[in-house]
Amino acid sequence: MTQHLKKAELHCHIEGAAAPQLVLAQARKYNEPTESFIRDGSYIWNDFTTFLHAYDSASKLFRTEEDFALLAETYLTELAEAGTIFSELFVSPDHGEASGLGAEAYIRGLGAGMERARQRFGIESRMTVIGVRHLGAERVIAAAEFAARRPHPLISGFNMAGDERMFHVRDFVPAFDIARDAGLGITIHAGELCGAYSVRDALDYVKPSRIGHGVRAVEDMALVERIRDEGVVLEVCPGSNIALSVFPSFKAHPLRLFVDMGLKVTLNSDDPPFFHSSLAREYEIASTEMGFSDQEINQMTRTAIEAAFVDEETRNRLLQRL
Ligand SMILES: Nc1ncnc2[nH]cnc12
Ligand SMILES: [Zn+2]
Repeated sequence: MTQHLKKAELHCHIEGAAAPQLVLAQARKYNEPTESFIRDGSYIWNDFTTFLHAYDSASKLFRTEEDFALLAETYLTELAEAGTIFSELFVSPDHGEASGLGAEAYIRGLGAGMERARQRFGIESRMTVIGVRHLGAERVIAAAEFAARRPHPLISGFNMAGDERMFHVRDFVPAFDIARDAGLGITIHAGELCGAYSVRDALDYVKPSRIGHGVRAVEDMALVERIRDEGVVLEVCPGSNIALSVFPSFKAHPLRLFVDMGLKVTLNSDDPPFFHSSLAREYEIASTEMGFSDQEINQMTRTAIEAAFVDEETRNRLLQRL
């Protein structure tokens, strides 16, 4: 059992953390249909493209600052109740715009929910701004410029998510340069839908301190050794990888190999209710399905705090709590 272990999460999309029950309540509030993407209390999708459609549809049912405050507070409450002391939330200004309230109000609402959860449970959280890859370079640059303006004190990182198969990472170098020059932490989704080359390109062009997933680096052992040697931290999401058929089973997942080779890895839920998961379940999977000891899992939590996009005073305070 891992319920007693302290936890930390670096890779969770806040729109992807919206439970179907909460989305159904929002749909009743706005008198909107949900049959196209929710059935019997579960999201309907069968591949990455239809997953993104369900994700975008759920997100559009959060339309005010209070809606997003409720979303953030609800998710962070679940995390706190599972023993989580730190959470980085991936937030998407483009989804704030698509919901009609605008990026600034979207961020303000999320920040209010994060502060309420901190007051109630002591859970520390930060926001990493997402550029959506399949919207193209201009939109990702706009997201980076938005993040670089630091519209909220809890924004501390920049990331690119969305459809990894679209465009080439070199197209997004200007966006990452803007974010890096603004002092934001840099991570990027790579090696999830696309193979080892995608991870290698991310390292070469973006020089991130962390990579979202990165798990298909296992197709090229020299690349796995490079990740280890360069100390790049992998935000591993086992439940997501199995749900999206990146690997056929937990037994086939490379997390155990990565740990045995000395890579820095962390445990994450990505879009928990979409993948019938949660951070608590990811910790449980690591223990029961992948055979990690409590000590190995605690090291992954420590790695997450050490790689978190936070100031050193906050980092030290969090390490004390482990
Ligand atoms: N697993 C995932 N991969 C890429 N982009 C995403 N956006 C939300 N979840 C994602
Ligand atoms: Zn993700």
